[in-house]
Amino acid sequence: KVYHDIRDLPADFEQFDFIIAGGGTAGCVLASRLSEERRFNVLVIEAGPDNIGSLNLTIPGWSPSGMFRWNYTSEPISGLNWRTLTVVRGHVLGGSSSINAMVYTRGSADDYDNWGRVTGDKRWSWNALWPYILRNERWTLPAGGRDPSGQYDPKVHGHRGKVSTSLPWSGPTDADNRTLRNTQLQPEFPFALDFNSGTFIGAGYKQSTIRNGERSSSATAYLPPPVRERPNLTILLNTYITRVIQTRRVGRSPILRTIEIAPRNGGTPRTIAAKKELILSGGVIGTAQILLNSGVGNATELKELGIPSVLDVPDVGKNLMEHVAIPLAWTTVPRNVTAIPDDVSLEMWLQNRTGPLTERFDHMFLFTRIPTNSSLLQAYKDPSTGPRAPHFQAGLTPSGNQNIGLMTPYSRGSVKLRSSNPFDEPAIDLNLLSHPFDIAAFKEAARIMKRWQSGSAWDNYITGFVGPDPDKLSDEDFQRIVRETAVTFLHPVGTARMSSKDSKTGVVDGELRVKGADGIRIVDASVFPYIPCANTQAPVYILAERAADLIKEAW
Ligand SMILES: Cc1cc2nc3c(=O)[nH]c(=O)nc-3n(C[C@H](O)[C@H](O)[C@H](O)COP(=O)(O)OP(=O)(O)OC[C@H]3O[C@@H](n4cnc5c(N)ncnc54)[C@H](O)[C@@H]3O)c2cc1C
Repeated sequence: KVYHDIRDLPADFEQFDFIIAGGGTAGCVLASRLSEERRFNVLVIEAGPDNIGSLNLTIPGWSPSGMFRWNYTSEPISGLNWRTLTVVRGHVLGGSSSINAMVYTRGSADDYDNWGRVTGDKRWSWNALWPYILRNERWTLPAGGRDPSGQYDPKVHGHRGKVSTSLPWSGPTDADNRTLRNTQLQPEFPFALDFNSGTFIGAGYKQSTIRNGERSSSATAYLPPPVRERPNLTILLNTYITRVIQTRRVGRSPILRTIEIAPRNGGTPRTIAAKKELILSGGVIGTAQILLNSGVGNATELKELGIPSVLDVPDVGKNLMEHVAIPLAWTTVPRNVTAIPDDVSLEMWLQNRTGPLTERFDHMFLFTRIPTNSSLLQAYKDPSTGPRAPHFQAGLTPSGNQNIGLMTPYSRGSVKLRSSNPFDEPAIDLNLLSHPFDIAAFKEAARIMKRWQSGSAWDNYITGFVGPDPDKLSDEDFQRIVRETAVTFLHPVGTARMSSKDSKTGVVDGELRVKGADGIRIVDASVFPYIPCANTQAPVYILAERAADLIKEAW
């Protein structure tokens, strides 16, 4: 059953085994998987509205905005010359998967093996996670049904899972064909048949969470109408989770299974207790904010705000990691490309789910590593999780301009509260480019892209490098331009990171239980101990699928 307003809830609304706080990417997976078990009664609570009925959330070429987004403003970022950035997150059922750019990359096998190392639990490694990697995915043909053979590896995909993935509707462009030729001519840049194989250094085709020309989100894939009709599943929308309330203690551990909720824009709160577990899935910002509002965090910092400490976990809200990117520009020969007009594009989409609106951005990406003999890797310990993990990701746009992102940043930011009012926007310090490695890495990035664009495959296409060019500019000027132009990939993670059971740092253990508390787990991107070297939604799906099994096994 779906409730759109907390005030419609019946008075006896108390009988849930599991309460999932946040109906986002991870939250919808859990709601769906846990309610597969008839013996569990499941409630999922989401601050935003329903995903059903909005073309904005369905057409891949459109960017959902307005009520579907949290638009936080970051703290001024010293590494970006004190600029602020908008930190966008999904505010709708399906969370960020309902509004994101749909790129589907799982990351490197080394990223997951590192989760296993950090937690001391090898079940988080790439090989052990393989069933969950496949379970979330349903590989499909591109919109329009063209043959994508040779552009992906069917062996590494799930074909019977939930979230649909596909290659773009349109066939290879001139730029795509040149990209392929470049991979044959330049040994430094091999062809990567499939970015989701765990080993994916090189150039290859982008995959997206799109099915038959429509966005496939956690909400559409895991909570379609038949699942919503399950008698043991309740979805509560437009409802804000203010805090978790401690009921009792078992020994020294507080029991944190009760939640306080209120209408989205404020009003009389009420509480609901889970019989078995409360699962926080509010995302990298929301989960940290809910914990801090509940008195779970750094006790000294909370005391300064007048919030009584329930559990002193200094790492809550710390360790925020984000991919940072800069634009690099080239000049190209003028090309005669006739774009399909907007009205025709919409008509194509409405008629038969084909056309440019079935896809977003570039067809191809380049993932690269800093050369091992680079002085940068002599000066700093390599921050990547292993040799299969790229340092950079670049979208290969036909315009010749490339946005290149650092996938292995050293810089760490934080989420803190501004006051004891749970409705106040938290202070998000992205703290990008605060570590000298990160800024120096962009010199390497620009040089790699210069080598890529200088391949003979780009003859009669690329005519010159506009910059910023680290080989022509002074150190100071190069850095200034990087700091003035850097943006993010909107992939923040890590504010409630996993660590081994006996480690004094971190927020959750390998079973995703909040350390030192009883009755509460966290399942979302906040628990990632390190940022994956790829886009972050696929890792969230993998995490949530495994978490669902962990929870089922526990009960
Ligand atoms: C604009 C954008 C583009 C992106 N593009 C890509 C991409 O192309 N590919 C990719 O892989 N990744 C992309 N990402 C990142 C990716 O989508 C996220 O990392 C991932 O979806 C996060 O999942 P999550 O479950 O941790 O959090 P979310 O999906 O954000 O879910 C958190 C949910 O909790 C709810 N919530 C939070 N606080 C409260 C509260 N107090 N009360 C009630 N509910 C609350 C939120 O409304 C939200 O629905 C993008 C993200 C954005 C925002």
